Amino acid sequence: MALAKHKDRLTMVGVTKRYPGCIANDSINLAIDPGEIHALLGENGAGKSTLMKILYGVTKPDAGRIYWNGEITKIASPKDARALGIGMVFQHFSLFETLTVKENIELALGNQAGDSNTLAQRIRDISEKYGMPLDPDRTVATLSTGEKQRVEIVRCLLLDIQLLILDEPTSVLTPQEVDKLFETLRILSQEGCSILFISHKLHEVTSLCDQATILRHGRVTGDCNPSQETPASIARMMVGDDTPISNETNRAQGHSVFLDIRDLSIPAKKSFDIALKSINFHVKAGEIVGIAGVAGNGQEELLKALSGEERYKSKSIWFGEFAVDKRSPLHRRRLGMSFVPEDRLGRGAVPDMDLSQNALLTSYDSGLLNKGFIKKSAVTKLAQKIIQKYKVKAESEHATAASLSGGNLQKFIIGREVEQQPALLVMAHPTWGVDIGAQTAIHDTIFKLRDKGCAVLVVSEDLDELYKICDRLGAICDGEVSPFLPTDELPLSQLGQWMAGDFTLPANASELTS
Ligand SMILES: Nc1ncnc2c1ncn2[C@@H]1O[C@H](COP(=O)(O)OP(=O)(O)OP(=O)(O)O)[C@@H](O)[C@H]1O
Repeated sequence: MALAKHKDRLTMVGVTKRYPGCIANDSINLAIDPGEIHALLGENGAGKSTLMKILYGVTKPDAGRIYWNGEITKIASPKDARALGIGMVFQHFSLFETLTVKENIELALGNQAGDSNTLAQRIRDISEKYGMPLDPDRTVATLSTGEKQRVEIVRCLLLDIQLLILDEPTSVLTPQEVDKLFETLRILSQEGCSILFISHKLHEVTSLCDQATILRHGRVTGDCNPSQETPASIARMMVGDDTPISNETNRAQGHSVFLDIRDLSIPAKKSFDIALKSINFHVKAGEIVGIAGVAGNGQEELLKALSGEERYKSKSIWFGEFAVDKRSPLHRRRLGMSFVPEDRLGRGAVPDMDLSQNALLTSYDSGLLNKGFIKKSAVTKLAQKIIQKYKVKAESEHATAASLSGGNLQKFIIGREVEQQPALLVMAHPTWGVDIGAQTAIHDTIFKLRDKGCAVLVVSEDLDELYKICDRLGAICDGEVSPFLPTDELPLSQLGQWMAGDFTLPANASELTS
C-alpha cells in the first residue's frame, strides 16, 4: 500500500470495508486540505458512498484510521461527525414534507440545533449569507427540489462546519440551480470549509474541483487536478480503456402514434399536488420523445396517470386504439407498457426483496407463473440474465435491492423493464446516478428498443441527456405541456422558455411540430 499523504483537514489511511461477497473499500487513502474542493469519482459500485458513509459515521469501517485536523479520530455516528464539523447532504433528501423548514432542521439536529427561539432568524441569516434564501416557516412540500436541497445544506451550515460532503448534489437541479449551488460552494471554500463532492457529471467536476480521487473496484486507482483534465480523460481514468464512453446519436421519425394524450386534465387532489391542464402530445412507435421540466411541475402527476398508479374516468390516455385512463397498471403492462419510475428504492424496487423477487414484481406476466405458481428457475434465470447483460454489480440474484449501489440498482430496473420488449417504455430520469460507461450502455439499449419500433417517453430534468437521446422534445410547467419540436430544431434557450411556462413557438415551427 502506498504511504498516505497527510493533509491538514482530513486524512483517511487504509480504510477498508467488507460486505458479504465484496470489498466495498479496500485500503483507501484520501487527504483533503482546508478549503479544498475535492471530487470523489468512480463507476457505479466503486465504493464512493461507502467511504462517505464511513466518514459521516453511518457505516463502521473494518480497518483504517481517520485523522481530523491532525488528530486521530473515531466517528461512530452522524452526531459525532456533526460535532466535529462534518456535514453531509445525501442523494435522497430526508425531509418531512408536511413540516416546515425550521421544524425539519430542528428534528434533524436535535439539541445540536441550538436555541429554538432564535433558530428561524439563524436560518434566514445563514441562507442569505450563502446566496440561497430560505423561508423557515414554509412547508417543505411547497419547495422546489433546489430549495429542498438548500434546507439540507443550511442544516449543515448551522453547525460550525469544516467539511461538507455532497453525494451527487446536482442530479436533481436545473442548470440555474447548479450555478447557484456552485457559487455557494466557492464561497464556503474561500472561507476555509473543505468540500467533498461525488458526481457523475464530469464537466461539473472539471469546472469546480481542485483535486479528484478516482476509485475503481473499491480501490484508489488515481488522482488528478480536474482543471487540467477533460471530462473524457477523467472518464477514461474511471472506467478503463475497454468501456465505450459515448455513442452516436442518431435521430428517428417514428411510424404510427402509439401513446396519444388527448386533452388530459386532472385537478389537484391534495393541496401540494399540481393540477394537469389540458395536456396534448403523442409518441409514435419508433421514436423517443422527451419532456423537460423543473421538478415539481406536474411530472409526478403525469407519470402516475400514465403508469396507472392513479386512474380516472376520462378517455384521455390512449395506447394505440385503447383508452386506458381507468385501467390498472397490470392491464397497461399487458397492452405493452413498461415503466421506470424516478424513485428507484420504493417505487422501482422493494429494498428488502432480493433481485429475483424484484424481477418477478413487474415481469410475472411474461411466462414466470404456471397456474398461479411461481416458476422459480425461470425467475432466477431472468434475474441472472439482467445482472449479466446490464453489467449490474451485485453478488448474485440473491442480493437485496437495498444492498446495491444507486447506479447499479438503476441499471437493474432498466434491464428488467427493457427485457419485457415493451411497445411503450415510459422512463423518469433514466440514468440518474449512473456512471458514464453505464449511461452509454443504457442509451444504446434505448436506441435499439426504439429502432425495433418501441415508443419511448423520457421525463427528465437532465437536459444534456434529453438532447442526446430524444428525437422530439417539449417541456412541462405548472401542469401544462408545451408544443414539441424535433430536438435538432429546438435551441436550448427556447426549451428554457418553455420550462418557464412561455410556450411561444419559433416563427418557422408550424412545419416542424407534427
Ligand atoms: N449494505 C450493503 N450490503 C451489501 N453490499 C453493499 C452494501 N452497501 C454497499 N454495498 C456494496 O458495496 C459496493 C460499493 O457500493 P457503493 O454504494 O459505495 O458504490 P458507489 O461508488 O457509491 O456507487 P454509485 O455510483 O452507484 O452510487 C457495491 O458493490 C455495493 O453493492
